[in-house]
Amino acid sequence: MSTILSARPVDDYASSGSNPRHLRRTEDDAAQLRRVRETFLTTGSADPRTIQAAGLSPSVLDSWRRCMRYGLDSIASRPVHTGDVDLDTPLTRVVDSIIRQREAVLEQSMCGLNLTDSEGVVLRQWVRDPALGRWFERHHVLPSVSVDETAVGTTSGICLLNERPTMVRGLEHFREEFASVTSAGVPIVHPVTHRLVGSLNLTSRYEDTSPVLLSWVMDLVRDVQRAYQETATRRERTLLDAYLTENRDTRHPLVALNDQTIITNATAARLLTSVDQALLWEHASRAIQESNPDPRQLVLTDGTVVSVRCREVSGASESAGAVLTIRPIMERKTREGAVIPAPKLAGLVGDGPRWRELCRRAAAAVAGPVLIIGEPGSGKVAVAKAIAGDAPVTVLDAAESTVNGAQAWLLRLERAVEESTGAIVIRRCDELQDAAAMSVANLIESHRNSTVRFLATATQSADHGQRVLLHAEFSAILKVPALRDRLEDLPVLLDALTRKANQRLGRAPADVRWMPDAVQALSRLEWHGNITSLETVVLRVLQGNSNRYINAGDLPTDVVASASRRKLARLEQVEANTIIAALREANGNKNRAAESLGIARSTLYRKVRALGIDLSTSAF
Ligand SMILES: Nc1ncnc2c1ncn2[C@@H]1O[C@H](COP(=O)(O)OP(=O)(O)OP(=O)(O)O)[C@@H](O)[C@H]1O
Repeated sequence: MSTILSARPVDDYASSGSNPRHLRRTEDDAAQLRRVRETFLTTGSADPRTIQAAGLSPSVLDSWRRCMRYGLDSIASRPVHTGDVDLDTPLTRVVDSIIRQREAVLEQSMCGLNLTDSEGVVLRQWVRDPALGRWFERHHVLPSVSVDETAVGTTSGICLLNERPTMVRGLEHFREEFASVTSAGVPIVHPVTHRLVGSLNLTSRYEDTSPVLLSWVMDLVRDVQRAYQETATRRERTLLDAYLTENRDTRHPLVALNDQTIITNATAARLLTSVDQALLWEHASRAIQESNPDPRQLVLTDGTVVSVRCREVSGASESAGAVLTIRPIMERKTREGAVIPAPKLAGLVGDGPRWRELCRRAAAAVAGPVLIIGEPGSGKVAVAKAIAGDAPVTVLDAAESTVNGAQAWLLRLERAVEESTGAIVIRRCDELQDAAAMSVANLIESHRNSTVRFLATATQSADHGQRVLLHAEFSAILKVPALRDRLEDLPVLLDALTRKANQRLGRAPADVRWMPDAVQALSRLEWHGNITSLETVVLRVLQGNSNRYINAGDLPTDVVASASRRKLARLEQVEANTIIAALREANGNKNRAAESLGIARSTLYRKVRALGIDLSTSAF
């Protein structure tokens, strides 16, 4: 078998009728390719005739173009380590078992084999030739390191983008330092889900270039897919059996799932969205890891609170997934079974579990001073005013004490207290210096039995824990949830803020509707400024148009651009920008964008999903 992977002189193939351009190049051809390459790298294009004469394939040329767009350096190399990578996955296990049967071939060849995941991160490497091993090390082709096109430029790894077996020879690699090798890559597609799960790439010395390299990897991938199918089928059957055993009472939601498959009964299907499925799998993986069978409370995307019990399903040699029994947590009921209506905070909207919990706790804080904490703009003063009810409210901002002097500010506070017949709200009381804080604490204490009620707010930043606040004894401390933790309230908040903004703009309270794609895009933001920021966005949108229906395309472009939940790494950002630019150029047409990038349409969708680009917006 080893002969299959050893070198054969290029002329052997030429004389047997095969096209020498697909193999190692002659000196003249190599010189021609070098000229085309240099022109391309300096000008960004080259004469199509010379490209054709140099035998450059369209997929390599497309990849060079993308590398130029990423701003990659064709000389220097820069490793992209990827932190935590799971090197023990169903894919690595299947490939391990297949390679074990072929070890002898690899041992006697001068080739090295790399398995990557679908994002181009190396998961496994098999290399017996010490010289090639050193070469891999020098060029950072190592497990846990990304060999994605954005990191190392054109290599056979582009098979993950064009989803076809691909051979890249010598100078066709974008990086000059890869000119001494040929790489042959084949994508691995999951036989059940048809999702791209990774790629196998064989690297040989350029002198050993042969078409057999590619066909050997194709054979290998075929075997991997076959074995994958057997394992996958076995896992899925075990999961299905476990589901059927548990699904006796169809009234209750039941889910059986693993990383690839989800089986639900009709009740669960009605309850869950695709985001919930991801949430449940995350929960199940953690519960399995911690061997914790106790039910846990989870909040679904529509705000429903559920209790989830997780049971692992074990297959013959590996975990097949988990069965989750879901019980929605009911509203509180009276003994007679009537639902006790949840208390509300007058004038404020919200219906999610976190908001309801705040309302319940606020309703219980009937007397005494109350401290309200939360992130900036989350609605602390609004909650304080709602707690004060109909009583007249005076708001004093403690942050002003640092501008105009604590003494003057304290005098204003004392005067306000004297004149008040209702509530005093001390905004941002954590801004007070120690001495002023002590005076305020004393003032609050001395009015404990008076008719004036003190409410104070303090800012809790997203990154820092709660600071030690006032010295006063508060009878209740309430926490206002951050907007990102109560996204289920986004639609009602948008409606309430739209009514308010229309009033501010002097417009009739028009029946403006926020369409689902706009709400979805907005729900992807981190909202560090919380409801205050949302209020600003609403105002900007309404000022910008008078449509009755607000779509994602009506949102400000800076809002759309940052509508990604996950912070992207620098290279991912470059990749995302390239894709967004291509989508813009193609007026949002995904086929044309994929074509201009030279990648498969399914790859565009995969990248868009992985990078969190929102295709639902018409902002392209
Ligand atoms: N649940 C809600 N329903 C409707 N509007 C709300 C709600 N919560 C807050 N708002 C509005 O959001 C805006 C910001 O609220 P507020 O000023 O109370 O935030 P804050 O947390 O006190 O801000 P800061 O941290 O700047 O002191 C206000 O216009 C308020 O009316």
